[in-house]
Amino acid sequence: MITLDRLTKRYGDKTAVSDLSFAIRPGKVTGFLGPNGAGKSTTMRMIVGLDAPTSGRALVGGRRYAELRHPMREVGALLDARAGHPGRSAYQHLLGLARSNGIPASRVAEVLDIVGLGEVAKKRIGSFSLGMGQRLGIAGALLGDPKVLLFDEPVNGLDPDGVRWVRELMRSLAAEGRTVFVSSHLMSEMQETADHLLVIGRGRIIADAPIEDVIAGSSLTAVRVRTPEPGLLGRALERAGMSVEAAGEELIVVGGTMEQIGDAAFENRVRVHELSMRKASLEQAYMELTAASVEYGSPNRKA
Ligand SMILES: Nc1ncnc2c1ncn2[C@@H]1O[C@H](COP(=O)(O)OP(=O)(O)OP(=O)(O)O)[C@@H](O)[C@H]1O
Repeated sequence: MITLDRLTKRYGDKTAVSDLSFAIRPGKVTGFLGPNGAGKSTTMRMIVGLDAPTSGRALVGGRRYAELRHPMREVGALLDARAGHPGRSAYQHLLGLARSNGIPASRVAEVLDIVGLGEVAKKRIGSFSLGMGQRLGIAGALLGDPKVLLFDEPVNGLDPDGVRWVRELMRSLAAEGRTVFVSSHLMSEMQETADHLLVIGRGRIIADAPIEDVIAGSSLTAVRVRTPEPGLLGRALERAGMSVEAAGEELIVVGGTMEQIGDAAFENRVRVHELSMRKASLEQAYMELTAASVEYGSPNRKA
């Protein structure tokens, strides 16, 4: 479990992270989303003690990173895929990390196999592709077999096979009961991987909710109804506080569940020929949520 308690980071007069309080729970993949410059990397760096908070606290298993007796055995992180010395082999790099953290050398070969770098263990890191670098970074995070894992943009530079592999790895780490906290700009990937979402903008929390709730909250999530009596049903739904768009025999209804709409049809003796969900994508829900907090936005960006 990761707990942030009023965590704040300022660089001069720039506030990168502002008064963040939340808990990231075990057994789930928690996606960390936000526009460029929102403060995601800064937050993750503070969790693993690479940056000191200006005020507030970031705790792993109830303790500050600096207070952890065996940090790598409690929290693993992939923050910068280009972190190793380019002249060292993947094996030497991980062995160095293992030795300085009291982790048995036998674990190095294990994690190299988990990430699929067993065959290139003796190659220089400098010769690695971006994707291989990501896999090596993930191996480093897994080295201490920690209960808490942080990944900043783990699929960056990976091919589709690698992206799928990362997704399956995250899911299996969470299924083992670990806390998995992962940032990404790839919404379609997040939709497949995360159970819970934390969305920040300009250093502040915009959403902290199960992914299903974030999608359900989008104005583009609606119920589609087909009925030979659209006028009658449409008026009944509007009286119940829902918003209704009608086109011929079709109604698109926002603000009501399928159950409520089905019941309203029954009460008004209206025949219904179709009742189906039209779910927003995570990307659509995300764009709406963050529309007001994009710092470096594209011209004419629409929610
Ligand atoms: N060392 C630093 N000195 C000054 N400002 C910094 C420093 N590190 C980060 N910032 C600023 O803090 C803000 C948050 O940056 P951060 O890298 O945490 O955002 P992010 O959400 O990870 O962005 P991205 O999605 O682009 O990686 C940005 O405005 C950034 O310019």
